[in-house]
Amino acid sequence: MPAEEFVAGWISGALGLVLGHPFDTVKLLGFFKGMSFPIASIAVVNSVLFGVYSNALLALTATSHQERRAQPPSYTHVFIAGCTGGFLQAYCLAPFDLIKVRLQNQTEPRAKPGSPPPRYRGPVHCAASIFQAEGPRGLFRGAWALTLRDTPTLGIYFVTYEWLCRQFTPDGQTPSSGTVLVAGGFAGITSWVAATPLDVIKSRMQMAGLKQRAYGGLLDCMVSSARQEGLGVFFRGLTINSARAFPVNAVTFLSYEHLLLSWG
Ligand SMILES: CN(C)C(=N)NCCC[C@H](N)C(=O)O
Repeated sequence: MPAEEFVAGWISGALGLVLGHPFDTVKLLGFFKGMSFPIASIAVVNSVLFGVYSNALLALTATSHQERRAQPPSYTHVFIAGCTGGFLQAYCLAPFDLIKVRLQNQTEPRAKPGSPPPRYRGPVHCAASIFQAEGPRGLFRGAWALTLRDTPTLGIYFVTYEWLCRQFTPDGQTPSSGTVLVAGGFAGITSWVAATPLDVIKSRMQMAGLKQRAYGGLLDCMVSSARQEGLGVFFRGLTINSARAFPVNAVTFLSYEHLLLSWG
């Protein structure tokens, strides 16, 4: 199994997350003040995504990354490989994402002096507390919703990227850096637009059992959220997700493609 896609995915994920840092800081109330936890989580998850995607395409089409410009895979194969990468990355992401959502929902960073200390002191304390209270399965709370969010949307992500690259690149040639930046940026936006409704539901399920109400399942969470707050609830966070998605994914794809090109 070629491993360079995993390494390129790790490095490009780390570079993308540096660009996403200001957005994440706003969105997560200072959760990403330090960079070590996101690098350990998002970059590793990106490595799984790109590594699995490329190896799934290799299995489906018998072409390596370098050969795919001359022999482009069908969009069906790109979609299946993207969904496979999304499915596996969701399971790697689940514990990290749960910790992120639990920390994000702590209101303590805004608390007044004299108020009780935060429930979680940081990512490691948060993971240990969930493990102690709920066991190892507790760390995978919401993983099912995360899988439903990431499996199709990562298929959409890679199809959008491939389609845009092919629109602006003569047959058989390597896309220019400008094309890769634009295609990567729009792939990020498209995938996040598709993912936002399930992202909202996933976060609510991850918070269930802590302070919000417990839901009977994914469908119950969807129906009761829509009943109480209207359909607009499914688009919460859409603007910031999309604004963040463009630079993060433009740089992720640019660095990924350049690394693989330079390694031959
Ligand atoms: C759930 N969705 C839509 C995605 N994971 N999309 C792919 C983008 C990945 C990138 N690390 C990012 O955070 O934007």
